Amino acid sequence: MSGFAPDRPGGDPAEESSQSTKSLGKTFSRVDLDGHDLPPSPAPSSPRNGKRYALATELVYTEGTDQYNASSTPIYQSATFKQTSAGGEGAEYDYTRSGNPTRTHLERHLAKIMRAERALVVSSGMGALDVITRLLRPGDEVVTGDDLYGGTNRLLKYLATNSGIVVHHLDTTKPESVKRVVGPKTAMVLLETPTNPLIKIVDIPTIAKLAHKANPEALVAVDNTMLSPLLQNPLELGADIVYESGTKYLSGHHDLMAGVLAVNSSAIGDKLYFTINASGCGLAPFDSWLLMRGIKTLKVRMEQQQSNAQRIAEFLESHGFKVRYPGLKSHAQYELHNSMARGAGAVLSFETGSIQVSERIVEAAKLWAISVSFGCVNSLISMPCRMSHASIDAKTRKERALPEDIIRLCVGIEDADDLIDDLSRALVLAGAVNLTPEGLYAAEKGPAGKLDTQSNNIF
Ligand SMILES: Cc1ncc(COP(=O)(O)O)c(C=O)c1O
Ligand SMILES: N[C@@H](CCSC[C@H](N)C(=O)O)C(=O)O
Repeated sequence: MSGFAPDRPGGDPAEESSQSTKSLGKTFSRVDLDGHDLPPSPAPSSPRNGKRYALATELVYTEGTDQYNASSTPIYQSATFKQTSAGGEGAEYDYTRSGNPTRTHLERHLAKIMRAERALVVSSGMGALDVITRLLRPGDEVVTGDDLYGGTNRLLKYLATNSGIVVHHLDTTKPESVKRVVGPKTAMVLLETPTNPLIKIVDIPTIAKLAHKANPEALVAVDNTMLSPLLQNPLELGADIVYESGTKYLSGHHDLMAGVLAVNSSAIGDKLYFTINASGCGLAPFDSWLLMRGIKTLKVRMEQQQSNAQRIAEFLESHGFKVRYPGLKSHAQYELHNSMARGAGAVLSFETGSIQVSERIVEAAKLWAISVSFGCVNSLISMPCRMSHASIDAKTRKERALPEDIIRLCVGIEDADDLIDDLSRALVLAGAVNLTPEGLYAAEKGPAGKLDTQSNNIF
C-alpha cells in the first residue's frame, strides 16, 4: 500500500504519543520515551509536492492508492491483517479496530480538507463527542451552550450525573457570560455554531481566547456539523478540537452514520486515537468508503442547498414569520457569522406562534419529509421539541427558551420553486398564512389555475 499511513499504536496513550502517526505527508514528531529523536517515517508519495489547491479541488483530489492504482479507494473489508513475523514488525495494520487502510485514507483526506494535522473517524457524531469527553476527569468543568443538539445535551447530562463532571450551560452568544464562568477548573469549552435548532451564532475566537486565558490547558471543542469544513474551519478560529456528525453534510445522502474529529496537536490526536482503539468505535471500512464518496460532492451539494435555503428564508420572512437563518440580514449576528464562516448553510428554523399550526404545516408538506437530521440532498421538515430535541425535558426546554412551536427546515438540492410551492401549500392548508393559494403560488396550481388544497385531508 503506498500512501496509506500506519495507524496502529495500542497501549497507554501517554506511551502511544511516542509512536509515529502520519497525516497528509506531515510526519508527527517521533521521539522515544526518553525524548530521543527517532528517524522520520517515510513520507507518503504525493505528486503535488506540497501544493495546496482550492477546496473544490482538494475535495475530489484524493492521495494514495493501492498496488493497482485504483481510482476509488478500495474497501478493505477485513477484520485482520496477516503479519510476516511473530512480533508484527513493519506491518502497517493488524486489526481493523486499531486501523484499516480505507479508514486511514479517509482520515488523511479529511485532515487535508479540515486543515488539520490529524483527523479521525468514528461510528457517529455522538461517538465523536463521546471520544472527546473521555479526555475529562472527575471534578473537571465543562462550559457549554444553552442551545445544543438534544443528543449532545443528553450525553453531557449523563456525564454530569454519573461522572463527577460539572457542566455549565449558558448563553454562549454572550462572551461576558462565558467570562464569568470560566476558570482554572474549566477543562473544556464545548460550542456549537450555528446552534441547533435556534441558529444562534457563537464567537469562536473570542471565547477560545477567554477559555485559554482562564486555563491554558482548557480545550475548546467546536461542533461544526451545521456548516461542514466547506463553510467554516474552527481550528483556524482558535478551537483545539473540531468535530462533526459525518452523517450530515459530509456524507450528504443519509445512507450512513459517521463522526469526524480533527486536531492540530499530535498529543491530543494520540489521546483521541487511544480511546477510539480502546473502545472500538472507529468507522467501519464500508462506511469509510461511503463517506469518502460523499465528501467529493460536498461543494456542489452545499452550494445548491444554501442558495435554496436563502430563498426559502426570504420567502418565509416576507410572509411575516420570525425566521432564524444567518444568511438573513435580520439575523442578530449576521456580521459575526460572516466574520467566521463562508456561507450560511442550509438549516433554518421559524416559529408560527402555535404548536397546532406548526404540526399542521409539518404534516401538510409533501415534498419535505418529516424527518430528523439534516445535510441530506432531500429536504426535511421537523419539530425539534418533538423530535431531535425531545430528549431535553420540557422544563429545561422552557428554561432555555426553546419554542415548542419551532419548525426546523433542512433544505436539500431540489428545485427551489418546487420547495417553496410545497411549503406555501402547507402554510395555506395549515391556516398559517392569510393568503389565497393563488396569491402565494403558481406552480402548484392545477390545470384550472387553482391550488388543490383538498388533496391533503389534514383538518
Ligand atoms: C449539531 C449536531 N451535532 C452532533 C450530532 C450527532 O451526530 P450523529 O447523529 O451522527 O451521532 C447531531 C445530530 O445527530 C447534531 O445535530
Ligand atoms: N432519536 C434520535 C434523534 C436524532 S436527531 C438527529 C439530528 N442531530 C437532528 O438534529 O435532527 C436521538 O434520540 O438521538
